Amino acid sequence: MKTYNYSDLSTDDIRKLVQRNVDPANEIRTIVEDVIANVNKHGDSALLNYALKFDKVELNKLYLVKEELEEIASTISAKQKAALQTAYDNIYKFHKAQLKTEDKVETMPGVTCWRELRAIEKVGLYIPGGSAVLPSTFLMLGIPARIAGCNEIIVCSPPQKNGKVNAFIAQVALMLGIKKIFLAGGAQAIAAMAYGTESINKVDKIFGPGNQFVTKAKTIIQSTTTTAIDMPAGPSEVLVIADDSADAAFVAADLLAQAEHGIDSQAILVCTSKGIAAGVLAEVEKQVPVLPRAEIVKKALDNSYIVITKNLDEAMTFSNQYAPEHLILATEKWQLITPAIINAGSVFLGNLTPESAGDYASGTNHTLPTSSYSRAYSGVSVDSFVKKITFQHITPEGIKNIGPSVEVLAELEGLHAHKNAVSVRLNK
Ligand SMILES: NC(=O)c1ccc[n+]([C@@H]2O[C@H](COP(=O)([O-])OP(=O)(O)OC[C@H]3O[C@@H](n4cnc5c(N)ncnc54)[C@H](O)[C@@H]3O)[C@@H](O)[C@H]2O)c1
Ligand SMILES: N[C@H](CO)Cc1c[nH]c[nH+]1
Ligand SMILES: [Zn+2]
Repeated sequence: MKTYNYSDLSTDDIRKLVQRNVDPANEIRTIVEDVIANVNKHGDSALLNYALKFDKVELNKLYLVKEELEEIASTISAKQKAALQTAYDNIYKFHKAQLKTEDKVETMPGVTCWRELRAIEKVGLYIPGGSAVLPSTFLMLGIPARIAGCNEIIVCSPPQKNGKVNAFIAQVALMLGIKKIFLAGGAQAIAAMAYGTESINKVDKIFGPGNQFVTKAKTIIQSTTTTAIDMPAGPSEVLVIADDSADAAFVAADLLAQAEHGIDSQAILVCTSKGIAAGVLAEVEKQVPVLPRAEIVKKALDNSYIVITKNLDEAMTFSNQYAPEHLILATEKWQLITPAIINAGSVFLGNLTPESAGDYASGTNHTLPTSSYSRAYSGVSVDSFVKKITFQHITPEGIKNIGPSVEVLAELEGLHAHKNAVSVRLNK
């Protein structure tokens, strides 16, 4: 991991350092546009061809139904089931609390405005399954979709080598009451949910993280179809701010946890002395070789770096410039710097709060904005699955109070039909 001194960095250096997942020659875009066009034109047969091409699986059908999911899930142990249940319960509790009814507001006597929630009717969930199969992501998307009350939930996940999904994905489907899983991954799954195919219904909004192909497909279909997306949630990343009170072994473990996701993941250490950096690097050297996914981790670390800052305030300035998906404050002084956080997807406070807890079971959602999108996007929540529709009601007293102002405003915009819609009521 390369090391930089924050005070030596120019504005342009910082701009380049915080930039990620650039696709300068538009290679990913070109591949993804081709996939999207093919799925739009050839539907299910394109999905079967891409399963063979990208997932190396010859499928004889595109989905698994409840009975098949039950059989696949039957192999998992009681201990594994119990851990999935703990995650389910905590995620459910945290997300259920997000459903709140808002008060009605009387803006002037007789004029009342309010908002009501309505679930998005048809949603598509993408559950990644390339480098690692992520049943935890299925919980993170399925639970808020169920709490919101979405009518139709389409689920796509890449087929495994045996042409099925893994047992934990099947178990989560049963826990969520989902009766069908489509065996489609990558950009082709996103295109299928955006356009619809013979067997997959078009959805109103697509949710879920994925690799660069998935993320690019989501951003393209968002601007070319009427299907919305949750956010760009691409390759995982973490930024750890550490001072002398941090434990080097914990910090190294947290960096490696996100590096493990894929070769394009990024793990950034921002620390207040060279000594802390040296301690963490020594721990990284010690911990990497014993990891089963050491080769992936090493490649991700090549893509990662360390920034040394004067103090925690400067560290937070860099973190806000980077806008991480996950921010870990590995310092006993976390309470002092928390108010200065401006950009982050999810934050882990103090030395005993591992990011992995949020990935699996603390209750917060792990589907989060990457690539600096935490400047403008929040992670997935129940809000992501609902619309907030505004309502207003005006009484006879209310139309007298608000009418004259609306008439003047309509007139100053030169919109006389607007003015008249009020005048006819006032003059009745
Ligand atoms: N931001 C978040 O909230 C969040 C959460 C969980 C996971 N993630 C990230 O999700 C990603 C999951 O990626 P993954 O690859 O493991 O699984 P994935 O399911 O996103 O992608 C696998 C699919 O990619 C397609 N693909 C692979 N190579 C291709 C190629 N050369 N051309 C076209 N398509 C190709 C295949 O169709 C395959 O089915 C990781 O980067 C992980 O860090 C992010
Ligand atoms: N860290 C990922 C989000 O970037 C989520 C995840 C799933 N499983 C393990 N981790
Ligand atoms: Zn993770």
